[in-house]
Amino acid sequence: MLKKLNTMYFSATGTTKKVLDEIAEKLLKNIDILKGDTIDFTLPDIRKNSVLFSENDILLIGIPVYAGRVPNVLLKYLNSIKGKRSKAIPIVLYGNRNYDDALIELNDILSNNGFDVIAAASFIGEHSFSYTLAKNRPDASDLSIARNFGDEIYNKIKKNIDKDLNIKGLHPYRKYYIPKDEVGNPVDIRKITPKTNNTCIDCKLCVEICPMGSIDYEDVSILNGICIKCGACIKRCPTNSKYFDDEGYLRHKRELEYEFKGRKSPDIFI
Ligand SMILES: Cc1cc2nc3c(=O)[nH]c(=O)nc-3n(C[C@H](O)[C@H](O)[C@H](O)COP(=O)(O)O)c2cc1C
Repeated sequence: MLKKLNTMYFSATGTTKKVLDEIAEKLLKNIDILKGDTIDFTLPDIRKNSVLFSENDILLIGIPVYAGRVPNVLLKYLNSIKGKRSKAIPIVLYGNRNYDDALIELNDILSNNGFDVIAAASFIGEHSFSYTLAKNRPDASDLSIARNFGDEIYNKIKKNIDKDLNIKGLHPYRKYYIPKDEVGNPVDIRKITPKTNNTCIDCKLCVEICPMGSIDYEDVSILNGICIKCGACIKRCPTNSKYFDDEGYLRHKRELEYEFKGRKSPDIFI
């Protein structure tokens, strides 16, 4: 059947990439699946290029769940990825709260842009805000589920099975999830930005990895654009120099850690 497997992901703290790599590796063990392009669209420059796939392409695409939805900063780019009756497998990674309508939304974007969605899944990754919520996930058990999923996708393609997926999620989509304070009032964390402490060695890694390209090169404590709270500059800083000190944000983080302790499992739609 000779198909080309292309992988695309946005992954600020690496959990989405980890799951996609595992699924892709398993699919590529089959001799009739050839390796296509790998496009990591975490950095802003990559998102300036449009992408087009053909009938023999399979697109495995992954994004993190932000506020129960597809990250709104990615909507324009995701809608610029076009297929021509190409097969697609959307994957969302979430931090053990919920993926709400993110997977169905990603499914819809792909379906509206020329893709035939043949399978979909949600996986769990350590929460961007926390070191304890879904700590170290995806773990061995998640990755084993990812490999099995790779086998199931292959069988479905090979046998040309056409079946409704019934992906979890609502139409119309629910509103973006908003954190609440202790008395139930909404907390707007959009404007808060990371601080830099004096352990910073000015290595510029944060400048290079910020998905919004927002950190100032000359003075890395200055932000020139928006912060999406993705956790890249905080979790990947070699000297732990970046942090949030906003009380509303920290309270929300503690609340998530407390309320969503119970382990969630990946959902597979095939
Ligand atoms: C702004 C923002 C909003 C998030 N919203 C949710 C959410 O609604 N539900 C959830 O379970 N996790 C949520 N997360 C956590 C991420 O979905 C999760 O940590 C994901 O694994 C990160 O993927 P990455 O490591 O590929 O960047 C959010 C993270 C950020 C930065």
